[in-house]
Amino acid sequence: MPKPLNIGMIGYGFMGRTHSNAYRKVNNFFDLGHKPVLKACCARSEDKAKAFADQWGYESIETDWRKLIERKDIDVIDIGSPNNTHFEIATAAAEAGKMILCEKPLAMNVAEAQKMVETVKKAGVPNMVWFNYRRVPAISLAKQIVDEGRIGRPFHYRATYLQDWTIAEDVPQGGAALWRLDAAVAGSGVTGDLLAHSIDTAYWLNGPITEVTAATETFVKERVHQETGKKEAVKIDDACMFLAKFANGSIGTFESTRYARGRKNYNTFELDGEAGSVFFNLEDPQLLSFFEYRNPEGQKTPSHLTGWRDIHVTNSEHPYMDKWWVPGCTIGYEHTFINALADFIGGLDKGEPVKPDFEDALYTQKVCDAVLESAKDGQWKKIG
Ligand SMILES: NC(=O)C1=CN([C@@H]2O[C@H](COP(=O)(O)OP(=O)(O)OC[C@H]3O[C@@H](n4cnc5c(N)ncnc54)[C@H](OP(=O)(O)O)[C@@H]3O)[C@@H](O)[C@H]2O)C=CC1
Ligand SMILES: O=C1CO[C@H](CO)[C@@H](O)[C@@H]1O
Repeated sequence: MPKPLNIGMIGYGFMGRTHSNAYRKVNNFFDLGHKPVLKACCARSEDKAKAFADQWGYESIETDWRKLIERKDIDVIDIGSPNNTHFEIATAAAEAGKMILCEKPLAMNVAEAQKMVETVKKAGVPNMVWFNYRRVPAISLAKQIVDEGRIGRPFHYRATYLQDWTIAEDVPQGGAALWRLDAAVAGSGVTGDLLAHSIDTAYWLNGPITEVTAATETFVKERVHQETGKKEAVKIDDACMFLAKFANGSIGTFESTRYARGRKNYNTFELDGEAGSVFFNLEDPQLLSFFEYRNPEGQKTPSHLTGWRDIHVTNSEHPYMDKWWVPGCTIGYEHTFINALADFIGGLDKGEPVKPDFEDALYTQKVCDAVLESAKDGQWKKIG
């Protein structure tokens, strides 16, 4: 019989839904020693929190996250609220001895992220950051292919993360969902919102970045702010491109924008090495493209058989897939959160830490801050 794991979910928005869905389903598919119990959902709007709690089966609501943290019947604080709330909530939760699942980006800046890492370490509380794309089976398979030595010496890493939802000049800033355009709430634009994912994936697959040089652009300079009703300067980056040098000697390009007409959640990467290459596009999440030039035993693929192959990542031998449907049947976006939660609970069962944790997310924050610093003067910045 799994032990109860009492969840206090902060936020009923996009991530409130994906996480709640994961809590409800994870034990149906994974054999785990703990089972989430939806104890409380918390947000400032009482009506919306109540409606959300009724829809998803939370036992109670709170309208102040401090009260949620004080509660003795809560084991895990799940932070699914905007970026400017993560620091205060996470440090208070750690000091109260709660486990923490925090959304990305970990913090508004490195100073906050550093303090968050120190606080969870001192408190010794299990923690994880929802960089859910690591749990796309095709991306996990890319990691396996790298670890098996099928890429060989890496030369190039190429990441793009493109969307198009802020092109219209009359999209306001501030308020529900549009807080992403308000620097005071989001911290940064595409760098923290989208490239944080790309950096985390790159870190996992290709190791640490040592130096970056970047350019950013804000295409629409002023937008009406929903809270003041006035036009205010837009202080986030609408687009960001950076060059990176990796510790393993490879070089990388990263590009992100919310102005790529037609692109909705175009999150891609390619890693090119001496022995092979891999390519992934989140808009075709069940496919991993792999080119093999030489296998890890040193044998060259016969030239008449070389070519990019699209691996349909749905076999039970593929990462996570034995937990889902029969071979050939796909899974999608929501499952990445369920897979991530299963990893977290699996770690808890074994008493082992699970990645990516606050420390990994601090590293990503360091890259994001260095990128934004470099965009100011165009100079290369070392990752400290
Ligand atoms: N891993 C991933 O792929 C994704 C991660 N994210 C991250 O998740 C976080 C949330 O994003 P998203 O779900 O899209 O945001 P939404 O705007 O959809 O939802 C935010 C929620 O937070 C609540 N909230 C805001 N301020 C507070 C507060 N002070 N105390 C308690 N609740 C609060 C809001 O309710 P109310 O206003 O009533 O308080 C709302 O329910 C962000 O950090 C974002 O970067 C987002 C999308 C995907
Ligand atoms: O993965 C993601 C998809 O896009 C969202 C923005 O629209 C991001 O906030 C998020 O992290």
